[in-house]
Amino acid sequence: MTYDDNIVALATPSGAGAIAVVRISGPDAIVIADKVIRPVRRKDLLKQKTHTLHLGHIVDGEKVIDEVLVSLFKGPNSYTGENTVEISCHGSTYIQQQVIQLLLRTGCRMAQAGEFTLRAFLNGKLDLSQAEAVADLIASDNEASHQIAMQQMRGGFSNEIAQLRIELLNFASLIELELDFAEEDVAFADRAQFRELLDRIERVLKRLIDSFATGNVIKNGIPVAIVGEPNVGKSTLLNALLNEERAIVSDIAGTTRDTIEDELVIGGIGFRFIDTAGIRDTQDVVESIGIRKTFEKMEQAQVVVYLIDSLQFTVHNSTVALKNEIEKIRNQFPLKPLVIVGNKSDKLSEQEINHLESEIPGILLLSARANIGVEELKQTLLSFVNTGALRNNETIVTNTRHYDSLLKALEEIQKVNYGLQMNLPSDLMAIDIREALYHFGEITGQVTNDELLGNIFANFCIGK
Ligand SMILES: Nc1nc2c(c(=O)[nH]1)N(C=O)[C@@H](CNc1ccc(C(=O)N[C@@H](CCC(=O)O)C(=O)O)cc1)CN2
Ligand SMILES: Nc1nc2c(ncn2[C@@H]2O[C@H](COP(=O)(O)OP(=O)(O)OP(=O)(O)O)[C@@H](O)[C@H]2O)c(=O)[nH]1
Repeated sequence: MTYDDNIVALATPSGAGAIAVVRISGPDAIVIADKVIRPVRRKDLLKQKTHTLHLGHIVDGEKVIDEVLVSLFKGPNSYTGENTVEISCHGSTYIQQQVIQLLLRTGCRMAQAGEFTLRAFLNGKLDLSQAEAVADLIASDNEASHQIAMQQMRGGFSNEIAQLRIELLNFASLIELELDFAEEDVAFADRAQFRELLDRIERVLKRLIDSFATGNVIKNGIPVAIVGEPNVGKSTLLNALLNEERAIVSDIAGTTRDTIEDELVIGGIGFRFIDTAGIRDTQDVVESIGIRKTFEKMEQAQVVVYLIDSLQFTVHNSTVALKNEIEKIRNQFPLKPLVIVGNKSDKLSEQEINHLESEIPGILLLSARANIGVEELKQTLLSFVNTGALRNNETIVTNTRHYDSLLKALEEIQKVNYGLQMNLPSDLMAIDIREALYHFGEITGQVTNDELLGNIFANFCIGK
């Protein structure tokens, strides 16, 4: 598929900067650049080789807009697969506008979000999952998400899927060939070999599907709710975790009215902390809204940190109410990891520490204000995440679309496998194999439609 129009967009972020890069792609990219660029040395841009860099002036009629560097890429040897020119100008917003306006008047139109990468995909420069990885790569802000996006962009995931697809396709052809000889009852496809392949595909699909739990965590971070009565030190703990004065700390009970979210990276994994209003019963309308929100946040969270003020549970105080409260949360969210944290341990005697640790087994005592034991809490949080796949450099699925296709492919493969064991007629199996192939193709983009592409690329930035 080739386009006949030429697109232009700013490739660097909007706003002033040292240098701004304006990118043109399309059949006439170099011709258009030639009309507005006066090279300093080699006069004819059209005659220059691909992947060369030229100093010149960009001119609007007689007016010189800027001194620029121009990079030439000749299709199909470019990112998009088309002729591409990049103009690096001085990063003033005025110059950026003038250059883009000029190019729009000289035969370009404004690129849509993700259109350069869409063209790269349609020109076969990368497959769909690689194109999606480009967006993930740009969005990556920690080691884990970067590693996964990079691996996927370089084709790790696609290769795995493409390989299985080819092997399955070979069998599909053999099975379909049998259909042509239905009368004669011949079998071209070796059933034992086919069985082996289906089992192997099933194992790979299951591994990829399982990896999504990790992938999702890496991509979106783990939401952690910090809950507790007013004044136990939620805001102070959040600040200690984030090492910054983000939430408001005060002596007045119930000052954390709204939820504040902030992210922290521990061991390459993002944790999103949700500081919530307390869960104390109250008549105060504003606070009761806060309490409802707290339960909602616990619902959304993957891990709940239940924070108490240890000073309220020293030797002479009863822990019955506290144990009930913990029980209540455990019953409400039976599957959610719950960490009981006793704050203000800096004011506890050894005896009080022992008392609390025996009363509330597993309690983690720390002092948010004195920053004692906060690191231990971080490690506890990390222990809830399975990062094995990441360490072993295995393919990790992070994309919901891929996950859905993998689930559907697995379902079809299991049908085929069942059919094979039940000795079902080849024509029935052939249908299920085609379905499985279809879902493999969805991932890499052999199977696609305009709506799907629209959805994917609309989430890219303009200029990518
Ligand atoms: N200035 C600039 N930096 C950039 C990009 C870009 O387009 N421009 N990229 C993207 O946005 C990324 C780099 N990706 C690229 C991928 C392929 C080609 C390219 O020219 N490919 C040709 C030639 C390969 C070769 O020299 O052998 C090809 O595939 O045929 C360029 C950039 C990140 N940095
Ligand atoms: N001794 C001691 N005091 C602490 C510690 N952590 C917090 N505090 C104090 O406890 C009080 C309440 O702290 P906050 O962080 O505002 O408590 P909160 O739970 O967010 O309170 P609300 O906003 O009212 O829900 C403040 O005076 C803190 O200085 C600690 O580790 N040791």
